[in-house]
Amino acid sequence: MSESYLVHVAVEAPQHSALSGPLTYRATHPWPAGSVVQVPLGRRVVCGIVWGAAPEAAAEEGAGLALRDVHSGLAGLPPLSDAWRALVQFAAGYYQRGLGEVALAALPPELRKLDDKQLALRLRRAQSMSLVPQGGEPELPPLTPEQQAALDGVDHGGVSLLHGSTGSGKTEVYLRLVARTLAAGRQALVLVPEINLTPQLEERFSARFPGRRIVSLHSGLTPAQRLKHWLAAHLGWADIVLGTRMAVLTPLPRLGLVVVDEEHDPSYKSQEGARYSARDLAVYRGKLEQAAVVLGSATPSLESWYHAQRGRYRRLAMPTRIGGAALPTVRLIDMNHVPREVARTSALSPALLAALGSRLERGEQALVLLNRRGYAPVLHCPDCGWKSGCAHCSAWRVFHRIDRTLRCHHCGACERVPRACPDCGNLDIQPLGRGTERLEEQLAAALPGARIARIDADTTRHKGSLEAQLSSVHAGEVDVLVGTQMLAKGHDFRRVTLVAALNPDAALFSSDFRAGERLFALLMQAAGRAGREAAHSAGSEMLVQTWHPAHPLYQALRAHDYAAFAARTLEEREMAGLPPYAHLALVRAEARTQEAAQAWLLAASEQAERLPEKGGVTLYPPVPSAIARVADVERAQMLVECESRPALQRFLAQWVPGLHALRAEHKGVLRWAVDVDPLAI
Ligand SMILES: Nc1ncnc2c1ncn2[C@@H]1O[C@H](COP(=O)(O)OP(=O)(O)OP(=O)(O)O)[C@@H](O)[C@H]1O
Ligand SMILES: [Zn+2]
Repeated sequence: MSESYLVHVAVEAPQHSALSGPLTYRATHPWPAGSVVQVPLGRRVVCGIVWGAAPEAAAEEGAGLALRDVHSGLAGLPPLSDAWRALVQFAAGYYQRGLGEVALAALPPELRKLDDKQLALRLRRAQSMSLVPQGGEPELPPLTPEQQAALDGVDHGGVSLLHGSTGSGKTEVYLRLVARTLAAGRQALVLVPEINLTPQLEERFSARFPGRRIVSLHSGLTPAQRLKHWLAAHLGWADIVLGTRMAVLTPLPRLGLVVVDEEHDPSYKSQEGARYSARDLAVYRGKLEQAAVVLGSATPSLESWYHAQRGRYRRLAMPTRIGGAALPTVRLIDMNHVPREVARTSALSPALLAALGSRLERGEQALVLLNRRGYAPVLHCPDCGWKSGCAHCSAWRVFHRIDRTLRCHHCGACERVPRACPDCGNLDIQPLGRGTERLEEQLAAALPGARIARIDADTTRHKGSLEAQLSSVHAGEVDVLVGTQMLAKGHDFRRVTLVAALNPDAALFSSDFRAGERLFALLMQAAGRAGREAAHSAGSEMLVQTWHPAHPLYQALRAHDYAAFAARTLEEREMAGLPPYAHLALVRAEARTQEAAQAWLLAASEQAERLPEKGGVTLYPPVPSAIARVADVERAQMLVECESRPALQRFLAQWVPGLHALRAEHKGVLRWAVDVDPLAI
């Protein structure tokens, strides 16, 4: 009989099946930890990752239950490293998910389907991926003193918070850091919020690193590309990985640097499965692998800012724009002074129209931001009061004029616009409020002859369309660009001298405690798109139409004073006992009825009361979620709060496993999940 070994294997078992640790299998081959294998699970054969050798005792425990055999494995794939497994193990524990779920989700799906022969072919392809062509020596701009100081600061290792104004040249700092990392024979991981928003970035990296191999990892790749790029990273053949949040779990044997650009961006927090924060995992990963971590932003998250103030992160400041360009003058347009008639019929105040007109005359570009796509957020009947509600959600259906549809932005339901009011037959149903489509129309009417373009999720659905639209903006073929917040992020527009935000007030009064922080970041970033070219920066402006010009948030914006905003907001958070002074988890439940969802949460909180050690954790009563019903499913949530992060972690580790069993007693509950460090509540 051949020799046999016992191994622990992490297999994919969703959290809700309550299988969260690795399972024990017998193997005829001594699979090292980190090997990718196929194992039987129930009646299926599933992919798993060997987590380590299992002690002999595991066989005895399973006595009676015959241990099953590892089916096969990828002998040709170097095992996933100890550091990688430690990162995954941390993520699974911290975010309360199954180990196998997190581990397997981090692998490219194509990998699971391969046998050794197919793998060998894919490896050859990955190894022969082209390098950035050798051109002339890339031209390096001389660094500004601030850039140089930032670069030197990172040398001390650990985590650095690069707080650099919009247009201060953070990307150049990243490029130099990457160059040093490669020179030291190590790999660099550069994370960005949304890669398709920054096609320029890939070009800048390619131009800078001839002879190197750069791969991208994001959800826009084909499965085959994703596998190839992942293999190149894992085998150490790629020097630079540019990716979105999912790339934080890419195995990199020689990792030396992790950059998280726009570290405040909400898209770093996953909204499904293990709801991890890629930024927070990057920080943890840096420690595990002795890699420098750089978090960059003009508007850092208050968490990162707080850590920097307390000395946990090194703060590196670059307040000055490149070339001495000035930040735009922020002008608040008090909508209380706009005649009511004007405000009712147009989204554009006279002051804004005048500003747009004079930019046009000078041949400069303007950016007009409105965070609502479609033509109007709702249709209504002035006779009977009917409104275009969604039949499946607690939300309105948005009027899209282009194809005359009413679309729900939550469940996706779409119908033709009715000819007449469905309730009273009135033929004159009207749009209420405005979205980007209607704004585009109003701008065209108000600025005859202007070349107006709109960029939002509707105009960029097709692959390549965003790139095409952006390049026509860069080429100066557009005078006024209308769009949603996707325009505010990261773009290096050279000809824009005016940015306008139309109605940002709603966030000032949101029940979500982070709404103000998000709004401030968005407006600062938006302002950052104006006047980036020093030659035109002097007269550059940001206009904000508001009914609350005296609000401190707008006053801080006017002064470009992130630090003042942060200080005031942190003070409020401390008084209210909110992050970063407290730590939160949100338990969400979905059911056919709101009662069933809340009943389950209530039972869960009763279960918490019975735990021996609650460790200072507070559970709040269940409440309906902000949008209570989506696609005919009712959603409720319950907030869990604790002053200490470790105490919250200990509590969750005791409490959450028991909730799986509780679910079985509540048949009406469709889904539930714990969101640790939730972003929106
Ligand atoms: N040392 C330098 N000398 C000359 N030009 C530079 C230098 N550093 C950066 N630049 C240029 O300045 C511009 C702004 O830099 P960059 O896009 O890196 O800013 P940023 O800090 O990332 O801004 P944002 O936060 O708004 O995205 C770019 O066009 C870049 O090429
Ligand atoms: Zn809907």
